[in-house]
Amino acid sequence: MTTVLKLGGSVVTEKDRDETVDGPALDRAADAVAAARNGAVDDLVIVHGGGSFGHPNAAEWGVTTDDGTHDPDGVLAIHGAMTTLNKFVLRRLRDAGVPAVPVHPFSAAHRDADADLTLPAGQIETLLGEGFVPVCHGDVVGHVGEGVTVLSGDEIVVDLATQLDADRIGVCSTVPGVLDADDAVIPEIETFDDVADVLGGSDATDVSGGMAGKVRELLALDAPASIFDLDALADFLAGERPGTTVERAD
Ligand SMILES: Nc1ncnc2c1ncn2[C@@H]1O[C@H](COP(=O)(O)OP(=O)(O)OP(=O)(O)O)[C@@H](O)[C@H]1O
Ligand SMILES: C=C(C)CCOP(=O)(O)O
Repeated sequence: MTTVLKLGGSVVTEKDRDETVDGPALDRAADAVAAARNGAVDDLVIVHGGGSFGHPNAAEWGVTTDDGTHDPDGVLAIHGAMTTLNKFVLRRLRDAGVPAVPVHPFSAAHRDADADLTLPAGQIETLLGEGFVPVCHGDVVGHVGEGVTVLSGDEIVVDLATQLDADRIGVCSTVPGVLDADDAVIPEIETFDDVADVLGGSDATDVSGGMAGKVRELLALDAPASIFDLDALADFLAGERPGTTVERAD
């Protein structure tokens, strides 16, 4: 059984303080992953977002998922921030005993002139088969006609989950699910229009669309995906569907 789990940048970092890891939250996430690897979860791919890493750099250089830069210093600033965060995430996972290894999308992925993404998954499949937990992250990628643009962790989740035919897809964020106008968790989302009125961006600098972008991405999946918070991560990894289930109505 293959699980693709996104650890939101807003969970593992302090989103309102530039380049600051949320150590206790990252430790909790790493411990939950380690416990699950000793139990129900075998093949696991982790993708993490940026939070206070990457997004501020991308905003500074005017780079989004659509608008790119040709300036190598901009590329290095954004990619560098994301690989720095990746090292922190890996360290905590390794400290918790998880066989985590890094995978950097910038080195392998690209977008064509229509912005369609090619993200090779052979490396990840091989690493999974060899017992590792690949840890991928939001990044910048070469983009025909744009230079480089941002590749969000949510896009990576959708692309990899499809290619790996993942059985379980989870997005761990700072909210217990997608919230309605009264801040109650919406248990199921089948179309974007159902929730367009309540979906906003992010509370912090976020170049990839916040919750609205997340739901839009997840609705592209054939399989159901769960959006939940850190309190529910262990439940998700144990096989439950906490928070909001996003599953497109066909
Ligand atoms: N209806 C909604 N329900 C829940 N959260 C919402 C809603 N509308 C907007 N949001 C915002 O979306 C945020 C989650 O999206 P965000 O992109 O920040 O998450 P993330 O994936 O954890 O972080 P990152 O993008 O840095 O990886 C919440 O913290 C909240 O501020
Ligand atoms: C800002 C960059 C480079 C990555 C964004 O990934 P996300 O936090 O998953 O949207």
